[in-house]
Amino acid sequence: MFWPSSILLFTAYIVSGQNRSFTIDYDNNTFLKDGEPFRYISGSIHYSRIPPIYWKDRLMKMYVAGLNAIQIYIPWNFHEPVKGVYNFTGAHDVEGFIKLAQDVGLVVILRSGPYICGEWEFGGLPAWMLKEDPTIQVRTSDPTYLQFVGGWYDVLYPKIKPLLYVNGGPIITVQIENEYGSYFACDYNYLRFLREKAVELLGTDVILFSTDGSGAHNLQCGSLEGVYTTVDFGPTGQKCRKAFFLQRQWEPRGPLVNSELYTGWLDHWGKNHSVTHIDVVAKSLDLILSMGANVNMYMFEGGTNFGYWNGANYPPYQSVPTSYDYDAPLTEAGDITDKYIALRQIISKYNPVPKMPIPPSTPKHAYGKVSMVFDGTVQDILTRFSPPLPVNKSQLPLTMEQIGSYYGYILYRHVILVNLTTASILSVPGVRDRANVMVNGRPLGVLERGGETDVNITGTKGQYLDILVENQGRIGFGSGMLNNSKGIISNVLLNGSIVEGWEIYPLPLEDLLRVNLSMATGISPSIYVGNFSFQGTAEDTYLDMTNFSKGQVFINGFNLGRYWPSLGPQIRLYVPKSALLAAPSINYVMLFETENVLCPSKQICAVEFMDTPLINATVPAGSSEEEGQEITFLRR
Ligand SMILES: CCCC/N=C1\SC[C@@H]2[C@H](O)[C@H](O)[C@@H](O)CN12
Repeated sequence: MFWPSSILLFTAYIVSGQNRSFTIDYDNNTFLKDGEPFRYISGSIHYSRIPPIYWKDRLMKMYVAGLNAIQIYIPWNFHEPVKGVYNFTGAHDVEGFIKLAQDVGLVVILRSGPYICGEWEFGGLPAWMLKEDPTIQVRTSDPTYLQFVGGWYDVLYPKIKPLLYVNGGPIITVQIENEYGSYFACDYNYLRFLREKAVELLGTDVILFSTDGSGAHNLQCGSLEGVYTTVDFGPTGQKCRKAFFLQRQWEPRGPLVNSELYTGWLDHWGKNHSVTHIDVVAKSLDLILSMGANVNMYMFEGGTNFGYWNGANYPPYQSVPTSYDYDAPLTEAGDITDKYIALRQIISKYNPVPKMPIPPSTPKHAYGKVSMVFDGTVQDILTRFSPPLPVNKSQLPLTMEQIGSYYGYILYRHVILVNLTTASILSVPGVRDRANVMVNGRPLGVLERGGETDVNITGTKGQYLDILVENQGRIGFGSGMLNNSKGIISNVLLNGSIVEGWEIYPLPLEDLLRVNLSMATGISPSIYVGNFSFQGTAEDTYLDMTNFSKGQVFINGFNLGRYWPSLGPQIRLYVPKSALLAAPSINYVMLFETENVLCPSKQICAVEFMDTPLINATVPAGSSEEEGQEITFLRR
């Protein structure tokens, strides 16, 4: 029986005057919940990666697995994608998600950043900071950065405070930063700012903690007085004793905590899908629980990087796919796995698991093939946006941030000044991250950061040189976070001379009106459209992109994510039923294909909705080669 959060919160509020507390008992090395020993068995789930219609489904499955806690991130950029414009509704309703967790019977471990890593775009940091100050030193006591962080917490923490356990909510602990000891800056003044902001706005009745990899240097730079030190480590068997021994160097007394026991691992485009054997995870969980330690399994439910929200790692630059399945106990679609069953069995040795039946996996439906009709090239669509695209004119290329377009794609146009009768070398060393080069819509080559950044071009005076650039995801880990601008970040050269005179177009594809240029010609990066309808209620499905190469897919205006089946390992995209419309509505599919259509007819090519996932295709041999030295020029 799940009590609505309003009743629970009210009840808890009434009770709150009677010792509702969550504290640390240093004498007995345990947490105390309302004065009673409490050991959490937690799982990570990211609300920003789960369709809201499935939040309760996933939380219930985690509860039935025997978890008594969940661990969540709050991605700052998910809530403030544009400076001063906040979103806490729908998929962004973090308060609603936290209350739902309480309804289900779970307490919440909150990791409120400002940096969260998590293979999320820019580790959760908003890209608009790079517009405000391109030299900003993120994750340090840089005054500009701290001003932005302080402003964010002035908005966020007043929403969080009523949800603290002491105030009747489920939030038992709050994390400061994220694996800060792995960052080069080691700036204690920054950590002190975050601690004091949390105390100022949340009060002193909540446990603040830090998480760091289990290395002495990590803990040295990631730990702070007044913030409880925890460690994270993978399913490393007996090595967990070493990790906890290290934690004891910083916390001689108090609960042992592994804040991230990896149940699987992240993927990168061009690398084979990561898997972690069930037995390896189960044995490690068993050992940790046998030691009386607290544990959070990262991830318990991975989910999806919808839209452009995936992050990247560096060096070399490697972006993360749309699927964040993580080989977790619950699949990207929330399905029960053998790993789920095995871990539930381990947990049951230490905590009674709920006697209720395990909720079933959701039904999947194969809606079949949908013909996608060529509907216009990227050149055709420039006039088809609502509101109309702003044209940014500049002598030298501007970055995405400089024109206030932070995610997805951007088009740089230069009118060729002289006839290029012989092949001329176009160099774009500052491409961030991948570019399609065209002259008058004719594709001439693809450029990649850390890879090929030169291309031979020909053309005549007056023709358009177009460079379509994709932001494949801002780096979310390590020093690569410091120069995370996107678009073209340095000068473009033609036969060694700087190219001047650019028109720069953002491409907010979700604002694209129906193009209806099906009689258009051309094969450059293009729009393909298709539609289908179905009887009955919508069900989850998987969109197979085999016949296309690389791009972005939108269903009924919902930005489903990136596809790149020509590279892999992900071939099919998870489509939650909430993206679909049952008859009599018609479902519209739109693709922005930047490479090649693999169908015999370039005009008509099908995608297929199937009932099984495919995220572990073998990547093309050699496609995961290390990239060359990355060149980052400063602008002229
Ligand atoms: C050796 C690289 C350590 C970087 N830390 C990682 S990679 C996967 C996970 C998630 O990003 C998680 O958000 C990090 O806290 C820890 N971690």
